[in-house]
Amino acid sequence: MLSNREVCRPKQMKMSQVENLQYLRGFGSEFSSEDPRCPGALPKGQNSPQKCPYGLYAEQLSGSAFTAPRSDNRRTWLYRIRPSVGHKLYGQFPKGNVVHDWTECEPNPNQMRWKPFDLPSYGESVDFVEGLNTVCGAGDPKLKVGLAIHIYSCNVPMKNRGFYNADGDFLIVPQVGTLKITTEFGRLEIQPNEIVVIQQGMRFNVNVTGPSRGYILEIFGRHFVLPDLGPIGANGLANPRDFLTPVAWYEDRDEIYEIVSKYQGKLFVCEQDHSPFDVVAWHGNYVPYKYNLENFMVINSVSFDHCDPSIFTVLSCQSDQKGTAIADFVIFPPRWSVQEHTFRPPYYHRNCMSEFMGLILGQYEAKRDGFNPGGATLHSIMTPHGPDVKCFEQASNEELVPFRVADGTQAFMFESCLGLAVTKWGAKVCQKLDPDYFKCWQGLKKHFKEPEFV
Ligand SMILES: O=C(O)Cc1cc(O)ccc1O
Ligand SMILES: [Fe+2]
Repeated sequence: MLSNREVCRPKQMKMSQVENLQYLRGFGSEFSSEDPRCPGALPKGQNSPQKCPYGLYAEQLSGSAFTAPRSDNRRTWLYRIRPSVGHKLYGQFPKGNVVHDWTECEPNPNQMRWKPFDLPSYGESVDFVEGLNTVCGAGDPKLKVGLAIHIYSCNVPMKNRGFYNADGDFLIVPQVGTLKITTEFGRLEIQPNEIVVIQQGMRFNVNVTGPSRGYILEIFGRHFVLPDLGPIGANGLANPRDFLTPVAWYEDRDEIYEIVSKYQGKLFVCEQDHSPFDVVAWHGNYVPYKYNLENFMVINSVSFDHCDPSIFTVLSCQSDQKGTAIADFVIFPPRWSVQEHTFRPPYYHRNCMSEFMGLILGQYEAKRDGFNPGGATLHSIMTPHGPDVKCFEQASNEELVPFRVADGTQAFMFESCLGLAVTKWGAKVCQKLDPDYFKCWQGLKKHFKEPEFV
């Protein structure tokens, strides 16, 4: 565990954008934080005093069963101006394209590639919640097994609106635009090439200053962990100290707020007469966090052959089957490529897992054409895929000198042991599915030569 007192400002942030936001460092740590305007707001030595300091209410947010083993137990105590329960009735939220009906379309095993998803059009005002669109998924939030992949596309702040997901955790991968996120735990700012995880039940508000787009991996009923490192040793890949959690920050605003909830795959909304971001102090190990992908310590082959992409796993949500993920978040970061006598790009592949890929920046090494930032691909279970013709011919003939691969680029993969079903939005409504994708493999030549004397 890391010190929960260490406060930092990440190196890549520009001062003009950050309003001096501070963060706590560590992954899975026990943190505590008080808004400096109210020193001593955290009760001393107990969670539920008869009267809390400053007349605050105590509220526990549980991210695991009370009885989960200590290593998996997640909860935070929030000390807030009013408890969350003071809201009106929920009704349906009529906007957005969030679904969890995986039977909307017939199964389709074809390789799929989406052109960059649309940003809101000129003159349209769409906030983060209204701009959520489900592309594919599997499982059921009621059973707490499964996942959904969404694209968000928005251009205005959420104003007096807070959102929480009762179904699971959101791993948000911005691709265009900075997200200024206010949560019950404090404020975070996330730029493209950073990710943020906001876990089940945590209320948040997203402020954007222009057209913004990104990908969301939602996992139902479980949480992300750092992958085990095995023989890599105690350090490497995503290091715990690079995960950043906000410090407590509150607003005391008696105004009408809408609370939007994703519950059993649908959006609901209710009103309350005050801001939900009224937590003055908190302590616990169930928190939102962000991570800069630049900090990933890349490990790979320095001799020969192509490592499986699991070597680039940032975060994993494990299933009950040993070593098998409901969802892995894997990146393809800039690195040196040095393998000798090796076909260096990704190999041709058929997988018992589903592979959904997105592109944050630049180009993907196995396909330089047609897979563009803000777009996506899906290679379903056992559907063949791999380098396109151009990539194969080039990599089979190039001189194998050390070179930087993927400089200025960042592709990623959501890999899942579940079979993913594409929604109507993903297949039709978004109008981005590229019917020509399969053609990138059509020109793969026969190079086979039989020996002349057999
Ligand atoms: O492009 C893909 O399909 C992802 C991928 C990358 C890689 O380096 C090896 C296997 C693999 O599936
Ligand atoms: Fe693959």
